[in-house]
Amino acid sequence: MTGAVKAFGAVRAVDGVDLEIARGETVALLGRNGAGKSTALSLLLGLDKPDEGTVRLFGAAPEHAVRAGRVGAMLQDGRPVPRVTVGELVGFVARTYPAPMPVREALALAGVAELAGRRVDRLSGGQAQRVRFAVALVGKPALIVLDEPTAALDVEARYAFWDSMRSYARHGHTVLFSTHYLEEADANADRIVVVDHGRIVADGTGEQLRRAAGGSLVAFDLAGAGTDGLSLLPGVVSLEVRGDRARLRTDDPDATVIALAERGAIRGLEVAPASLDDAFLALTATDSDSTSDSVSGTTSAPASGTVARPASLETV
Ligand SMILES: Nc1ncnc2c1ncn2[C@@H]1O[C@H](COP(=O)(O)OP(=O)(O)OP(=O)(O)O)[C@@H](O)[C@H]1O
Repeated sequence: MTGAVKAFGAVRAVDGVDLEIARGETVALLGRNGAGKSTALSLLLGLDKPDEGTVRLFGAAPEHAVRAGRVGAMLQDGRPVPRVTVGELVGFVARTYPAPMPVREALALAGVAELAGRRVDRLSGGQAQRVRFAVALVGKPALIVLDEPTAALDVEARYAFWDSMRSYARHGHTVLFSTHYLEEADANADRIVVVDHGRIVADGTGEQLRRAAGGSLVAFDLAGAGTDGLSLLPGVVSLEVRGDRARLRTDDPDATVIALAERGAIRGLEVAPASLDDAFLALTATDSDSTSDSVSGTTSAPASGTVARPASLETV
């Protein structure tokens, strides 16, 4: 995607996205509700046209790749076709692709082999979701696009789903999935693209995102001392105060701790790597979040790296 923009009235659902995905990559599109993930996927699949910019799949217009059977997709909505069985539906889709896998294999991979004879309009939410996965897989497409694939799945089905997805990716296929779940993105993608307000705010591995958002957390008891100057200590990206405990996010924990020691402020000291949650919240901190920061006594300073906005730990 190059400079892709898609607006709905005043909402710029996709707001100038440049994104290139190489063959064989497994990429997570991570963002909160309404971040623009589904709209970006619709543009990519040619279901919607960008207002500005260009979208190309395998070097041509998306429709081209879709028609050639190079793409399989599992979207969030889509009403079940009435009266057909799971086996019939997946078999029908298989016949629209040039070199599909056997229907049995797709049903087994998606964990719905035992539902082959069941009508698709008589499935539970999680079962329907898994059938959609079988539909996406059966054509053995080079690219598979999954919009929040585990949304309706229970824990066991979720594990089974990611196992199947990873084995599909291992065969050299490209996988692009959207999710709200940081852990899923971290555990199953080579690369995480964080989307917020229609824009890409970070792009890298889980580890890179953690580092970009401020590598470590340093917490200590204030023991009645003030917080003046804490956010100016070396390495400090943001300061959060809860009760008598201060939490500093820092990209140089050694320097921060030495400076704290010089202030005599190391009671109950705790140093830990920032979690992916911290990184995500910092990367997607909104203006309204910053307002709540000042209400709750937190100050923040701009972070380095790929962080585009003042980062904050305080968004929950
Ligand atoms: N057809 C539409 N008409 C009007 N507004 C839309 C339409 N589709 C999406 N939007 C708006 O565009 C923004 C992005 O929506 P989108 O569905 O792409 O987000 P998302 O990241 O997929 O969200 P979620 O995680 O909740 O599925 C939202 O503000 C949404 O309300």
